[in-house]
Amino acid sequence: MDQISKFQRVQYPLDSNAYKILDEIGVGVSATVYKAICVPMNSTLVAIKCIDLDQSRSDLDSIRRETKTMSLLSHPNILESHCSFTVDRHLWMVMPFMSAGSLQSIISSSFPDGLPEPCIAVVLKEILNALSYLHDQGHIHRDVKAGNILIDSNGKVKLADFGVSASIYELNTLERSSSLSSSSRMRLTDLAGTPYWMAPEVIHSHTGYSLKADIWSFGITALELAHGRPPLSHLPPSKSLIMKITKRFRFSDCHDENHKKNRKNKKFSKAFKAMVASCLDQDPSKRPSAAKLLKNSVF
Ligand SMILES: Nc1ncnc2c1ncn2[C@@H]1O[C@H](COP(=O)(O)OP(=O)(O)OP(=O)(O)O)[C@@H](O)[C@H]1O
Repeated sequence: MDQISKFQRVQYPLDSNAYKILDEIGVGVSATVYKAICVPMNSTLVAIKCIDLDQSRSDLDSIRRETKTMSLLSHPNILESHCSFTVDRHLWMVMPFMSAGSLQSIISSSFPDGLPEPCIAVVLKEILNALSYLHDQGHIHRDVKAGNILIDSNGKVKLADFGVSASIYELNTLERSSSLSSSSRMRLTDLAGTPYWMAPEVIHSHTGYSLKADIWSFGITALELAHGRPPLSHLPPSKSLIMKITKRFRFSDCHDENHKKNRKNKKFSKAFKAMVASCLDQDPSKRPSAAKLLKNSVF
């Protein structure tokens, strides 16, 4: 496995007979993910995302986006796709197997009240490296959350799930905005992501949004890791969206509420709280970039 991963683009076989399915890992909206081995490659462990093309007929764009984005990007903190091919009416996407699963599953099984600050900082730094690279390439992930952060057997942290990601250079879903800087001249207007992690300007999508929407979701993910669940998750998703756009969601309320509950075992530094608060500024232009966050003393 290590031997193979040293070589950047090893050609994995585009033939389903080369893979032996071992277990089902999980089921998403229109895909099932399996643990498998690639027999001709020393039985290397892989994960295969099996997408039913009939069931997701209306969403072929997102499948195309996910496979294209994953094959073009190359960064140690971004889950790559080894290859993809069709098998009957299914698309098989072959990826590295991330044996420890998602951070969300680790938290819900072993740390329901959240992780300690030093652990959170280690993981979030890796995610910031991924976001900084993605944003430099003009990509917005649009679904940053603990459920999309995967960990492998060596503790490597990777950002996954590019099904709703977008490029700020693709014009079809974007509007031009001359007042923005050159790196974010395009603004997205479609609603994408998961409600509790969604930035207010994404919900108000007619006004447009850009890379800083990921920074909001990154801030919510920090709170999710700190407290075991994202803020407002006790409310139905639609109500959480309303709270955000009516500005009734404030960082201080959320942190204080959780802090009181866990006063004994939860201590977060001032620097950590200030870092999260800066990501959750209602004004996207005031949120720091991923590159700037990497210089924060928390990391
Ligand atoms: N490369 C991988 N290695 C190990 N587990 C993975 C891998 N990719 C996905 N998984 C796991 O498989 C399960 C299904 O993932 P998938 O991305 O298809 O769906 P989802 O994120 O649950 O839902 P959605 O369809 O909304 O994206 C999740 O539990 C995810 O953590």
